[in-house]
Amino acid sequence: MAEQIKAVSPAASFDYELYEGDPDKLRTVDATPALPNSYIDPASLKLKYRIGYGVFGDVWLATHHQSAKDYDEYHEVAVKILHPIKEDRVYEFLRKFEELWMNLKSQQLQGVCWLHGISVISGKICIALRSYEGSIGDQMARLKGGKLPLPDFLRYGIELAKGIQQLHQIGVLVLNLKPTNFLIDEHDHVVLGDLGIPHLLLGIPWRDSHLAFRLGTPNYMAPEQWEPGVRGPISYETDSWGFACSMIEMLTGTPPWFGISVEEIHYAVVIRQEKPQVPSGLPPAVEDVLKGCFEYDLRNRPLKQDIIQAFESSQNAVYNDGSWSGLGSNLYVDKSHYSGYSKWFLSKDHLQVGDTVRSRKALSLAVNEGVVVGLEKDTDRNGFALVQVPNLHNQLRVNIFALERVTSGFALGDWVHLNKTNGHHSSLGILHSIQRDGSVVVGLLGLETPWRGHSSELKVEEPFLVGQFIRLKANIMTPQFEWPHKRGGSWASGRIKQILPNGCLIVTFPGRFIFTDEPTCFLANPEEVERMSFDTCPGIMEKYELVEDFHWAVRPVAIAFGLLTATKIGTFVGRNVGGMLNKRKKIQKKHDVHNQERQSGGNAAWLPPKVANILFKEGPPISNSR
Ligand SMILES: Nc1ncnc2c1ncn2[C@@H]1O[C@H](COP(=O)(O)OP(=O)(O)OP(=O)(O)O)[C@@H](O)[C@H]1O
Repeated sequence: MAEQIKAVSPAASFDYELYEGDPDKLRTVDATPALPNSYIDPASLKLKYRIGYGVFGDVWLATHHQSAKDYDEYHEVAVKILHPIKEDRVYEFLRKFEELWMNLKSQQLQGVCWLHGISVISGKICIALRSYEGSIGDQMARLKGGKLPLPDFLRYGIELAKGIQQLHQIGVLVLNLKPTNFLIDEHDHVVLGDLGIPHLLLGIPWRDSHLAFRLGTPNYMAPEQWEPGVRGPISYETDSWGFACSMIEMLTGTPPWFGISVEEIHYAVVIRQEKPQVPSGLPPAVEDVLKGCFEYDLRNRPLKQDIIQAFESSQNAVYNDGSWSGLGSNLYVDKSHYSGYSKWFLSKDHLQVGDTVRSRKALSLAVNEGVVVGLEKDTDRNGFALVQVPNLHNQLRVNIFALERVTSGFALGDWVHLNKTNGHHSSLGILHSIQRDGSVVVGLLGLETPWRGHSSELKVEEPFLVGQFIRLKANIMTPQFEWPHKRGGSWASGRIKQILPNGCLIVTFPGRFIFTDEPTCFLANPEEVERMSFDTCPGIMEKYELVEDFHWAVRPVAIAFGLLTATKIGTFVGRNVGGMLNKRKKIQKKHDVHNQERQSGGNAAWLPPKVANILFKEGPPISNSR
C-alpha cells in the first residue's frame, strides 16, 4: 500500500502546487481497493489562498472543477489540508473518510457542512468542503467583547447540538468542537465544519514525529480525550464537554483556560480535575446542563438530547433583549445525585414493564431482584415503578432512580471480564451499557473507544471499590504504571481513590510520607492488583504492615509509642527492682540494727529511750557485751 501512496505523494516540500501524477496509480497494485467514491482528482482542485490554520492543518479557498459530457461546473470550496500523515496510512484514512462520506450522502444530514470529497496533494490529505460565509469564531471576532447575545447563543446552541447528535447517530465523534469550526451559511444557520477529523485520525501518526498528536484542541478537550487509552474511553459524552467549552466561549468571548500553556491545561483538567467556569445569570436549565457537561466521569454527563431539551425550554423563556422570564426552564433543574450517579447518568436507561430490576448497589433499599409490573407517568425523569418481588404479596412502589435494570445478570456499572483475553488491552473493565438484546458496551483500559460485543462474551467480576486497600499481585514484576516502593524496597500498598470509566484505578499511598515535589496519586491496572483486608492477611506482621499502610504517621507513632512503652516499662521495672532492693536493704539494715541493738544490750545510743523502747519492745533479752 505504501507504494501506491508514494505514487501520489512526491516528497517535495508542500507549497500549494497540485499533484501532477496519475491518480489511477492508487489502484494499480493487485488486491488494492479501488479509488474511493469520495476521491477528487487533485488536478481538478485549484488552491487560491489560505483562509485559516489550526491544530490539524490549514484551510484554503479553492475552486473545484467538475465536468462531464453534459455539464462543466466550477464550485468555490474550502480545502482543509491536513499535516502529512505517515505515507503507509494514507489509504487507511481515505477508507475511513469514504465510510463517513457514504453515510453523509445517504443520510443528508442538515447540521453538518457539505462535503465535496477528498484528495491527496503532495502527499497531504485535502478535504474539500462547501465554502461558507465564515465561522462563529469569525463572527465573535467582529462583536464588541466577542460575546454573542443570549438569544443567538441559544439558537446556535440548539442547531449545533442537533448537528452533533446527527453525527453521533452515524457513529462519529466530533472531538474538535470550537467556535472556529462552527460554520454559518447564508441564512445564518450554523453547521459543524469539522466532521470528526481527530476521530478519523485516531491511531494514525503524523509523518513528522515532532508534531504532537492531540485528539482535539487543548482548551476544549475533555479529561479522557488527552490519553483515551489510559483515562478513556472517548465516547459521545466527550463531545458534551467540548460543546460546553464552546458555549462558554460564545457567551464570554474567551475560551476556557485562556492564556495558559497546554501542559497547564492538561494538569488542570486531567490531574487536578478542575472544570471550566460556567457564567452565572443563565437560564437555570442551561446552566445546569452546561455544568453537567463538565462531570469528570463521562458517564455522568448529559447527552445531546438532554442539551437540546434544556436549550429549547430556555429559548421560550428568553426575550430579545437577553433577559429571561424563568418560565419553563425550572422544570429540569434538579441537582440531585443518587449516591454518586448524576441525574444524566440515571436518565440514560429507561425502565420498561417486564424488566428485571434490583436496588442500586449503593442504596440500602431491600429489592434484591424483582420485575417491573407498572410504571407511573414521567418515568424519564422522576417517576415511580411498581415492582413485584418474589415471596412478597404486595407490589413495591419504588423511585425509578433507586432501581437498576438487570439483563442476563448484568447491570450498568458492573465490573466485567472478557471471556477471550487480548494482549492489546485489559480484559477487566466496567459495563457502560447493556441493551435488552444483550449487546453491551464496556470501558477497558488500553482501548481508546468502548469495546462493543455481547453479554455472552462477559462474566461479572467482583468490583473494586473506592477506599479499598490494594497491592500488586505477587507475579507482577514490572507494573504497567509507576508504582512506589516501601523503604525496604518492596512494593508499597495503596488505597483506591477513584475508579475511571475504563476500570483504571487512581491510587494513593497514605503509608508513604510525601515530599512536596513527589506525585501523590498513581494509576493502576486493575488486572495487576489484588485487594487487601485484615482477614486475608496471614500473620500478625502482615496485619501490622496493613495498619502501617493506613497512614505514613503510623510507623513513627508506633516507634515513638514503642520507645515510650519501653521507657515506661524500664522505669517501672527500674522502680520496682530498685524498690525491692531498697526494701531488702532496709530489712538488712533493720537486721543489722537489730543485731547491733542486740549486741549493744538493747538500747541504741542514738535513740531516745522511749522510742527505743517502742521499737524494740519485743526486743531480745538485754545483754551487756560491751
Ligand atoms: N468550509 C469553510 N468555509 C468558509 N470558511 C471556512 C471553512 N472552513 C474553515 N473556514 C475558515 O477557516 C477558519 C479556520 O479554520 P480551521 O479549521 O483551520 O481552524 P481551526 O478550527 O482553528 O483549526 P482545526 O480545525 O485544525 O483545529 C475558520 O474560522 C473559518 O474562518
